[in-house]
Amino acid sequence: MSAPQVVVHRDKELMAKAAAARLITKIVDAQAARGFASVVLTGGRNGNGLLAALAEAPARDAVDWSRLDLWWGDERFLPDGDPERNYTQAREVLLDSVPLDPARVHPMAPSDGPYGNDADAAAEAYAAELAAAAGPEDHGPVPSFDVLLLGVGPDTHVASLFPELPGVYERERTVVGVHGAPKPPPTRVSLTLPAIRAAREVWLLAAGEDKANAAAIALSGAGEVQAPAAGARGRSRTLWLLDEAAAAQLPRGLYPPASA
Ligand SMILES: O=C(O)[C@H](O)[C@@H](O)[C@H](O)[C@H](O)COP(=O)(O)O
Repeated sequence: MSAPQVVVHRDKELMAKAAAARLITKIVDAQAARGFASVVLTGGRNGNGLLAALAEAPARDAVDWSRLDLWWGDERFLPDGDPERNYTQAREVLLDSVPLDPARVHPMAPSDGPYGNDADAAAEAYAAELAAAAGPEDHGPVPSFDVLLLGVGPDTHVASLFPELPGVYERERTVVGVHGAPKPPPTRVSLTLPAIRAAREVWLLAAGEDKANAAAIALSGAGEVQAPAAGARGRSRTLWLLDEAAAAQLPRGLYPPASA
């Protein structure tokens, strides 16, 4: 597992644009090397901000959208088409305007889908879908995603893994149903930390002063049960992409300070 690296941008707009540019390059490189790329999307304003910046980036046409696998790190367990669903929001900001191959797009099931209102069954089905996509070269029942994106909550949650709730303790299953989440809606489906750690690169996005404490805690050696973001690591790279407000409380020495 890789140690976190921190990159600080002036504000959240610049952070989103720079992350979008970084992601385009990553996808293009992976497609050139292996023929396809795989990215795990996140919910939340920062993840959507990145997708919106990607939609506007002129270089987006360098991506072969038909050879991109898309997965989700978590989902708010709501009916299909609900405006609060992470899948709905990602479609609106980017996915509906690029020529993806529908067979490569893997949303988590909605609460009115094949598993009805059973988030645990939806989680199990998603775990099976991930396992079916994993090959012998992967490290277990999850594909080696090129980039897994995560927003960070003010309480240090990532995906739908909240401090001290059962999901963050999970060591075996790759996807779990989440009940009683403190961030609405209470019922969710989430990748677990072992699944997140199957990614080659994990990028955590946080902007705004309400994230400063979370970033400082997660980057100061906190345990993953109390601070799930601390346990989100990529196999070859862990990148924290912050704006200055979210970086305001980081311990000294974690990134080069701005020149005076
Ligand atoms: O479904 C969700 O809400 C998420 O995936 C969640 O983990 C989110 O990424 C963080 O809460 C950060 O959200 P913001 O970027 O909006 O602060």
